[in-house]
Amino acid sequence: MNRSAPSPAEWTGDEGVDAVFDVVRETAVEVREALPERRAYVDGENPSGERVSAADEHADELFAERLLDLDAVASYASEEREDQQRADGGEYHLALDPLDGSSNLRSNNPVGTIVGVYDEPLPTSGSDLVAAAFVLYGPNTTMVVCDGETVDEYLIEGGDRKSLREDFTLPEDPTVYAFGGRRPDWTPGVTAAVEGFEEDRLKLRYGGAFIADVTQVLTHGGIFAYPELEDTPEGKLRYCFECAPVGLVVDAAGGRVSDGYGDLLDADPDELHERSPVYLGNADLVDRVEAELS
Ligand SMILES: O=P(O)(O)OC[C@H]1O[C@](O)(COP(=O)(O)O)[C@@H](O)[C@@H]1O
Ligand SMILES: [Mg+2]
Ligand SMILES: [Mg+2]
Repeated sequence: MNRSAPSPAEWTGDEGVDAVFDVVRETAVEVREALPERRAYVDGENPSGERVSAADEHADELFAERLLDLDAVASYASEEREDQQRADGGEYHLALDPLDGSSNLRSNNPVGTIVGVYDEPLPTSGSDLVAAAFVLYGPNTTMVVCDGETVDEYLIEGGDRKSLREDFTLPEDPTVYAFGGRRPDWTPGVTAAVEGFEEDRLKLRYGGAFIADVTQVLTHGGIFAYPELEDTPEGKLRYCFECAPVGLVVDAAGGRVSDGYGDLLDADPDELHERSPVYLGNADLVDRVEAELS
C-alpha cells in the first residue's frame, strides 16, 4: 500500500516533495541511532569500487524501502546500488547518497545523507532537479532543504523539526576553503587557485565528509572542491548523487557550483554513477578557480 497520508509537513510547498522530505527526516533519526553498531566494513564494493560499511547498506535499505512506498516516487537510485528501483506511477526520480563520508565512522567524525529530487529519469542533468536536501549527523542532526529557490535549515530532534535558518544565504566575507585529493595530484590550475586563497588568508577546513565540509562553507563562507586530479580528471564525487543536489543548495543560497569549466548544474551525465570535479561556494571564489583552469 502506498503512503500518501498523513499530510506531510510543509518543506517546499509541493506535496510530493514534502512527503519525500518527511520520510527523509523520520528515517534519518533511525539511521543515526543505528550507526554505533554498524561501523565495520562488509564484503564487496559499491558501483564506484569503494568499500561499503554496514551503515551504508543499512541506510540504503531503509531509505529505499520507505521512499519507494510513496505515491510521488517514480524511482530510487543510490550510490550503493548498481541499478535504480522503479515504482508504479509517481513523478519524481530520487538520487541518494544514503551515507556520505562513511569512512568517517571509524574515527567518529561527521557523516551525512544527500537527496536529489529530479523530474526526469536518471541519469540526467542537474537542471532537472526540482529540490534537494541533506542531513548532517554531527553533534546535532540538522537538515538543509532547498526548493530550487530558497534554502532552510532545521534541527531534527526525535520526531520534531525546529527551524534554525530560514531562507539563508552564504556569508559575504568568506573565511574557509576545503579541497580534496592529494596536493601533489592537483593540476597546476587547481594549485594556483588554492595558493591565491591562501594568500587571501582563507583557512583550511577539510574533514572528509562532503556534507560536513559544505555546511562549513554555508556557515562561514568559502569554497569546497573535490577537484580534477592529474590521473583522475573526473575527480571523486558522483554527479547525480552528490555534486548536483548539493550544488543546487549552494546555488540557491546565492553561491555558485562549477565543474571547473562551466556551471555544473548544466552538465549532462551519460552514466548513473558518473563522477565530476566539483567546486562550490561563494561565487567569486568559484569564478577564480574557473579563471585558473581556463
Ligand atoms: O578521503 P578523501 O579522498 O578526502 O574523500 C573524501 C570525500 O569522499 C566522500 O567520502 C565520498 O562520499 P561517500 O563516503 O558517500 O562515498 C565525501 O564525503 C568526501 O568529500
Ligand atoms: Mg558521498
Ligand atoms: Mg555514501
